Amino acid sequence: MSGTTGERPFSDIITSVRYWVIHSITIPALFIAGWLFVSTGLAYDAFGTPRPDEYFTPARQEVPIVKNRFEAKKQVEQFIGK
Ligand code: HEM
Repeated sequence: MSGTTGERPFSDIITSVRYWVIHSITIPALFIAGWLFVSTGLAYDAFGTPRPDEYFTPARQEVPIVKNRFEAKKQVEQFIGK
């Protein structure tokens, strides 16, 4: 038959009981894992994103915009007070 790769069709998979036995656990688990990743603050540390109270420091009240592309790393280190 044309138009088929021979794999099990998605329509068959997602209407099967076995798929839902597995995925009624794994889909909510992934959702909760994502929620905890953000709510515990781990995401801020993993990606280096400033927390809402970390955009400004007592030493730097301006917006930390990198203006010199060739000295970008040095500027970022100044911004975060390294
Ligand atoms: C830790 C998380 C997960 C595990 C361990 C897992 C495990 C599995 C297993 C064992 C199968 C084969 C099921 C069967 O043949 O009856 C499967 C298929 C599938 N899963 Fe997951 N799953 C996970 C998360 C997810 C999530 C979050 C989604 C999307 C919302 C997803 C979508 C699918 C789809 C579309 C298939 C069919 C794939 C194919 O055979 O072409 N899975 N998964």
